[in-house]
Amino acid sequence: MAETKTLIEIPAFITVRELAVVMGLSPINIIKELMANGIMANINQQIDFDTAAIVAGEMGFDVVAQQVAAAEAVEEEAKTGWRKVLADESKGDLAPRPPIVTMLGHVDHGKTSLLDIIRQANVTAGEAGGITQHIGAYQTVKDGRLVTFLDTPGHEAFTAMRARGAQATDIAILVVAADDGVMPQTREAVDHARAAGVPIIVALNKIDLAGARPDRVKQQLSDMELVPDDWDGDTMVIPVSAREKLGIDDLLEAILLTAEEVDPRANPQAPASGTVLEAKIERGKGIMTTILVQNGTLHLGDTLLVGEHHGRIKSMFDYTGRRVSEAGPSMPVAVSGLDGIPVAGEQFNVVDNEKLARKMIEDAIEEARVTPTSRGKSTTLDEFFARLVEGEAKTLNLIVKADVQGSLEPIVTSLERLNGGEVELEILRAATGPITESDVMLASASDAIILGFNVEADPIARNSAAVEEVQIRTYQIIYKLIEDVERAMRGMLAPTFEDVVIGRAEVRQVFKIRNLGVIAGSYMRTGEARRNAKARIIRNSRLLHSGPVGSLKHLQENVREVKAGFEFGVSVDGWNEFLAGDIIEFFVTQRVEL
Ligand SMILES: Nc1nc2c(ncn2[C@@H]2O[C@H](COP(=O)(O)OP(=O)(O)OP(=O)(O)O)[C@@H](O)[C@H]2O)c(=O)[nH]1
Repeated sequence: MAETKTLIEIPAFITVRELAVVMGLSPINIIKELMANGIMANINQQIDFDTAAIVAGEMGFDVVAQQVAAAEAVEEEAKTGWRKVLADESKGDLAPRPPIVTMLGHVDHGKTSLLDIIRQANVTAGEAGGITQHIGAYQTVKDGRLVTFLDTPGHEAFTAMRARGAQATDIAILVVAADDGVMPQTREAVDHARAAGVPIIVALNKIDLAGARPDRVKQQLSDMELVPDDWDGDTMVIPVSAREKLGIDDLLEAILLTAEEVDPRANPQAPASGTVLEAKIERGKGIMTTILVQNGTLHLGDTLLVGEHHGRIKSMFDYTGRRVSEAGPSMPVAVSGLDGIPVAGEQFNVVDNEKLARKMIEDAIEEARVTPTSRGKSTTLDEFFARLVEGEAKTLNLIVKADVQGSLEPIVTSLERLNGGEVELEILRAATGPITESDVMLASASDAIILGFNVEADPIARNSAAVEEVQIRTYQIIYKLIEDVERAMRGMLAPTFEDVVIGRAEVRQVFKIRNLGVIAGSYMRTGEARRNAKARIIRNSRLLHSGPVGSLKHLQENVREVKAGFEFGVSVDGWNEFLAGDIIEFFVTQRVEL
């Protein structure tokens, strides 16, 4: 492949999809290139800088590392889950944006009532006659600052979106009814918010009720390590009543305070990208899709690409139903123009034109055909192991379900004892009862493995586990469970590598070339030579040198591989003493399966 010199900047980690965007190429080409280098990666998988640089280098790009400042910004944003969207942005372009808030909590504790009260209280009368549309999200103003609320409450929606790759929440409001206290779904909601790395504010609702017992709830919260700030902890617990409209301002203030810490940012100048919140067919309007812009600014007439759907935006409305012509970061809008109904949680991007959109869809379909597992990004113990070896994973996320508390506790204690090494074990949820769909969605969204002890998955969970490609392992013996995890972790810590010879060549002629050093004009006898391989120089059965391949050329052009039967030129780092008749053995280092 001829070298052209397009310079690109790559951050420390980048997904295949993002790399494709940076390089202006189809992801499928990058996946193929990765495969040629022995790396199996799907479109959503992250690869590190070195891997990306090798692949991009071989595809004719000059690569530089993104500046540290930008990397830090990305690192910082990663905490709030925005890395995916912001990987390509440099810090200077990032401007503050409104925080995006989701309500979580147990059924009937008042999520919808609170969302309604906040929505009504802050719609400017006069704007579209104060009529609000339910488009899946709305915005409200507090002290001159905008806050975006996602209108589909509940951790099921929250995590289903995460499982689709969307991280559309900066702050979670955990709604707990002051009379009922912490209930099973309250705990689940906390697990989900924590797994997403989203800060939690507690709305202690229904304080108007005679049966309200705020102190008891605070105790329960403390037991879950959500210690209220008035008890010297870090969790803001705001007493509210949706019915009596009490404490709503305090809640909004708490959101603004938390937003200051989170400091959500985006680049308003970029082409828009974000998440689909909902989509439906509306009479007279056709397919209306509510999207949340997470980065960039969306304009009327932009071409949207969402999964396998695309289209130019014909009309755009804000949550009050008013027509708008553009939408910046954190703004939810309903748009028409897509040629199909996308799924909530899917990511959208703006692309240059419809032709390109169609091409990208075709490529994505082809990619799905080539690597059928690409949709699922979940983990099996074996895959986790492989990712860890690649340096991509350092934490093994687990969800543990057991039949009774008496077995759950020793399992959790033993698992926690495994911690302390390089690999961290994170138990996202430990609970009794069968494995449910909620467990599967949490696992899917968090790349976790589900371990069941004396419990099975219910049929719905089993079905979604198959769809989401989540691994469920069930056990009847505790030590077997612990042993499996331990073995995986130990393997992770001490991977064994082996050199595998991929080809042999014979040196025929030696050239000294200015600027390039010494090139061995060679003939590939068996196997193949690869640009990213290492080489051993052997003379009379004696090993003289071993080092990485410096350059690989066929007919003056840089190539990434040479097959048996061809002549080619090669340089080897650190070696200038080739002689005709030397044998060059090409090898790669591979992990040995245990
Ligand atoms: N007394 C009192 N009742 C409330 C308050 N907030 C909500 N409720 C009542 O609690 C019930 C449940 O409220 P919702 O807002 O539907 O609760 P939710 O959490 O959204 O429930 P799901 O959508 O079913 O998960 C309703 O009957 C509300 O009227 C409150 O502050 N005080």
